[in-house]
Amino acid sequence: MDSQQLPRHYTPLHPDLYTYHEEFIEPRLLEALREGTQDAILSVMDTPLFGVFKFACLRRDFCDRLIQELDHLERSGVEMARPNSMNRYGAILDTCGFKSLMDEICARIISPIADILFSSLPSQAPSREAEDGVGKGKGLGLRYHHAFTVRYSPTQDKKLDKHVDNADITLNVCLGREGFKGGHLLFQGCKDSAVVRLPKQLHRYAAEEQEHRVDHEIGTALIHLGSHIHQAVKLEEGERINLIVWSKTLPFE
Ligand SMILES: O=C(O)CCC(=O)C(=O)O
Ligand SMILES: [Fe+2]
Repeated sequence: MDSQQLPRHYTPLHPDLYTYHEEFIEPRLLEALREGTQDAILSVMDTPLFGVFKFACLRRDFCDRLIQELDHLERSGVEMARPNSMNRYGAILDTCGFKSLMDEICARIISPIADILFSSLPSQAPSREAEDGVGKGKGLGLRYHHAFTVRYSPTQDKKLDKHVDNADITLNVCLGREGFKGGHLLFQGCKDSAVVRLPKQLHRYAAEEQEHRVDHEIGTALIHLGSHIHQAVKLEEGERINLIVWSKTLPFE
């Protein structure tokens, strides 16, 4: 646990959550990661639209317990840094005890998946290795992360306007809460026309008029380019809490 990040008086509700355990992750995803091939990873992915992948990621009891811990942190009066100017009710996880958990999730889950699914980034010229075959190179080198939660409810933020992320790659996992209605994402092409290598094909992302709807499901992750334009539509009922991890090859400014 990064106990130095938490005040001494704070007693965690679920102390095990602050350290990475494989039991947090969906077994089929772990199996695919152990195999480590493009076929194995693609076999646990849906592609709701080009460049956005959706997969069962976090186990349900982990999602429930993480929400309980975050509620407990808020109730205990621990100062929580808010994620960014767009989200006023979530919390930056790297600064409230969860840095080592997030580092492990990035190293073990996000980086290997991104290396296989996005073998070059718009900011990088496609490498010779990438042209020879997906996943053969040294990887994207996603070394920097910013992990936070976003929260929506009828009395808090209800939606998120159209934007791109300050990230090369974004992971977005729905944590709960059970019974929320509305709040799906709309994707709409990329900010800059960009060439990105995706499995078996080279795709040129371009500004696109058409919007593609992607629903959130608890425990399910989306992974996409940070430059993919997206928005969260209005939450109609309940509360939606998602874990967002922005990853970059270069440090955050
Ligand atoms: O509400 C969501 O699921 C998306 C949040 C998001 O796009 C962001 O925080 O960058
Ligand atoms: Fe975003």
